[in-house]
Amino acid sequence: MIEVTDLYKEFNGVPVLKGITTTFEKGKTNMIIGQSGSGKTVFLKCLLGLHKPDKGIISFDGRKHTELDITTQRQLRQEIGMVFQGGALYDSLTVEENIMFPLKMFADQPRSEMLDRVNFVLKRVNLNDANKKFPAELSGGMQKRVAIARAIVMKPKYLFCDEPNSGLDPNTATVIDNLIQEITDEYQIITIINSHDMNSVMEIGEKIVFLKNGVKAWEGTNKDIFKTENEAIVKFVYSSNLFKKVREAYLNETK
Ligand SMILES: Nc1ncnc2c1ncn2[C@@H]1O[C@H](COP(=O)(O)OP(=O)(O)OP(=O)(O)O)[C@@H](O)[C@H]1O
Repeated sequence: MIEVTDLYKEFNGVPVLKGITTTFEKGKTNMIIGQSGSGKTVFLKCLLGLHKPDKGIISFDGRKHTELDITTQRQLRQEIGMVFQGGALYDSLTVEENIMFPLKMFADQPRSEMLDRVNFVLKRVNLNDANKKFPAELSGGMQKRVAIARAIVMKPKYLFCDEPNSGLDPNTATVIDNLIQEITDEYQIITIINSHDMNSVMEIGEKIVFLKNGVKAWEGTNKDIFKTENEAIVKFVYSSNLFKKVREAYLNETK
């Protein structure tokens, strides 16, 4: 479990995260949502260790990352897989080389074993025969699959995804969402997704943390969203007419 307790972060005296407390469980797709500027990226960067919190505790399965020595911090870093917005693949490397990159950096294995692992994860994301292709030769959805394969190649305990389906059409976005959820469940990873996409939230948000002005304004599951009376989340989610209608239909059905 990742436990976040009373997390504060400010920049030049301006508070951005104002005392966030929450938990993220194993085997669950957790989503951080909120308006632009609400602090989602800063929160994710604090979890990743890219920002140092001014106050508060972040604990990875009992390991408080403020108290870890350099070696343990490095070990923890290797347990985190990351899917960046836009994929962030190396254009000049083939799919196979992109995925093998973290193994070459961190794993002390013969090349044949690394290749076996690369082929395994490529198969897992349903990308066969793409080994020798370059990112530019792939569709956006295929590039996201490669990014997911690279993120899981080191068998991470934690998977962080920043807007994993930005730029994808709705169908492909749903396929990518479902793939992330399946992998999370199958390998019992703690997945945390930073997202703007309400379709994704409704599809795979097993736990949702809603940030507003750096404060946790609401948390719950995608099913709770239909029932909640919390004004902040209702206003955020149901600014879309489509979701307003879905909610009305759900509430009528369950009356
Ligand atoms: N390195 C930084 N230095 C100063 N201010 C920062 C820094 N990083 C973020 N901020 C500020 O923190 C606030 C929250 O930013 P953040 O990027 O976390 O928002 P967000 O919710 O991820 O927004 P978006 O959905 O647009 O990506 C913003 O006001 C931003 O200007």
